[in-house]
Amino acid sequence: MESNSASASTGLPNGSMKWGSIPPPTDPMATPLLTDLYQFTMAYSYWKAAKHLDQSVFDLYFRKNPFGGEYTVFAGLEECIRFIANFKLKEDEIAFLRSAMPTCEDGFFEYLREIDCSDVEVYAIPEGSIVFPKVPLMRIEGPVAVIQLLETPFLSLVNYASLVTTNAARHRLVAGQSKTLLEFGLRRAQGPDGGISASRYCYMGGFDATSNVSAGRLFGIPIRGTHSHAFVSSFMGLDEIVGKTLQSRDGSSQCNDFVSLVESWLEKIQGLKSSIGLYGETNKSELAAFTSYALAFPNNFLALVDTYDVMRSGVPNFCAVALALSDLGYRASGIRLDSGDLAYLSIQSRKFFAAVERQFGVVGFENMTITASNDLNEETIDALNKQGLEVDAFGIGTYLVTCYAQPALGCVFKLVEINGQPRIKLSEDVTKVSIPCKKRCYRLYGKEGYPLLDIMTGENEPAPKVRERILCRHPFNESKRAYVVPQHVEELLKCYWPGNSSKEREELPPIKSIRTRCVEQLDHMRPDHMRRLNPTPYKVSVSAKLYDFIHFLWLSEAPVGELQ
Ligand SMILES: Nc1ncnc2c1ncn2[C@@H]1O[C@H](COP(=O)(O)OP(=O)(O)OP(=O)(O)O)[C@@H](O)[C@H]1O
Ligand SMILES: O=P(O)(O)OC[C@H]1O[C@H](OP(=O)(O)OP(=O)(O)O)[C@H](O)[C@@H]1O
Ligand SMILES: O=C(O)c1cccnc1
Ligand SMILES: [Mg+2]
Repeated sequence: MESNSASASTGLPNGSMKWGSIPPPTDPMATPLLTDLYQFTMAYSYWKAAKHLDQSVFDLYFRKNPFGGEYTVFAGLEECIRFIANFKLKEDEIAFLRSAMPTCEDGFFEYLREIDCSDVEVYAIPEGSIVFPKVPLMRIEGPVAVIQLLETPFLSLVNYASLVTTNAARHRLVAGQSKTLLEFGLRRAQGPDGGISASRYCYMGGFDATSNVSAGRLFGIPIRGTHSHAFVSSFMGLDEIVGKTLQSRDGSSQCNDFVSLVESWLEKIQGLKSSIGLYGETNKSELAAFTSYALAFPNNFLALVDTYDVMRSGVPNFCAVALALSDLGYRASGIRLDSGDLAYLSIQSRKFFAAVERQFGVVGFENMTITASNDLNEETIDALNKQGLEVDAFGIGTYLVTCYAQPALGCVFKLVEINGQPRIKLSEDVTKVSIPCKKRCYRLYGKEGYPLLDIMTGENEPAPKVRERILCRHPFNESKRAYVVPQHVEELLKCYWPGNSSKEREELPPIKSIRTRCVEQLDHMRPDHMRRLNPTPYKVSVSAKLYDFIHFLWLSEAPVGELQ
């Protein structure tokens, strides 16, 4: 057994082992104390029994796909690696534990002072991959007392991350590739950390941008935004606007009274009544707000048009300002709709833009970007799409980031082997029986290029081979089995943390590459696994040898009942 005193053996500070420095977790609250008390009580008990260095293998996996779907996206790996790379209890943390566990012997706290994760090895499926129930997302090996201390932090770093990434991916699939998806959830997320994680992982799951400035800075995610109703209603009239001058886009001329230019365009638009519907006066305070915003952001003018009345006021006011900008060489960005029938209003708005383009010859005016928001979720987006809406971008908050349709992913962390001995957790509920042994996991691809199934084998079994028939068995249901002749075999678990072993370590890729992996994998799944209604389950199997072993161990561990 290797020594358990970590950086003592490397002589380097934590996180700076031989493969270079790995930054600490994004959330400074993710420290070794961010765990459940029982991890420390178990660690003490292992230590008392001189069992703490027993070599253990744990699997981190989930049992059921979320949101009624048949797939999940794995996220949170980088944060787990950052966590273990920097795992070291500080003196004040040890002092707290000493006060919280007053009956524990001093030697235990000396032991805690020494530990880090240099004797730990972590194998994982790459972040952003599509994953399935029962297959380990991560396999964690090392001294049992240390590994148990990782259980709760790892689950906390993976569960929500994977859930919200999956939710984002589902929203992307229902919206379609052509729509821009904006995450607007910070104000509704479960606190600051929930909001930051949501922005990061929604981007990973296929969103295009976030309104969250801090997430933009931390992760390099594009940030985007419009403006709120408060901005519109804060204006009382056009006479509030003091600075009225606006340079043309190319700097060759200057308009000294942009407000009058806007008003003259509004009059012209009102002359169009007959072709694009009847309306009286538009709301002048709204016009003032739009004009003011355009003066501030002539290159990026976007207006929230539903504060008073979308078709009678918001859209014509927007068009007047956009046309005035166009006179000076600027191209307005578009509108946001945040209430009412989003399909109907988007279609009407598009018609209005088309009429303006036709009437005034402003090329491209019809294609103005229309963003919709307001309590959107998979169902509403699906319904809207079926109605043939004219929306280019969706801004989505509450339902996305709170994972309203399913608030938790049940990832678990189970012991599968100790000191080379396979272990099993039995349950009345067969879906909760763990799959023992240190395993290897493979994805087998078929003739059409789609993944056919995932298969788990014992660690020392030969890997499935391309064009060689292999029997794949349901882990618990004897009658469910199939031969597969794979055209391509992908080993899923890769080494992301070799500890002090000499194994190669996988690089942690940048967020953009993780996002690309996710989007591409979603795109390459068989469509019937991905559909929203009654999707076909993706098969997760075990080798014939592992099947036999699971059932042998099950029988040897389950007590035989006696009836009288
Ligand atoms: N054409 C449509 N088809 C299906 N759902 C829609 C359609 N248009 C809007 N929705 C959804 O219907 C719901 C309307 O919600 P609600 O009645 O609270 O909003 P509202 O009255 O339009 O706006 P607010 O109360 O914010 O002024 C939202 O979830 C929205 O996304
Ligand atoms: O609707 P969501 O998916 O959560 O998206 C975020 C919402 O946040 C803003 O609303 P705001 O906070 O102004 O509240 P309101 O729309 O409920 O009035 C925005 O106008 C969106 O409607
Ligand atoms: O920029 C926006 O339009 C925005 C941002 C957060 C929430 N709702 C809207
Ligand atoms: Mg709203």
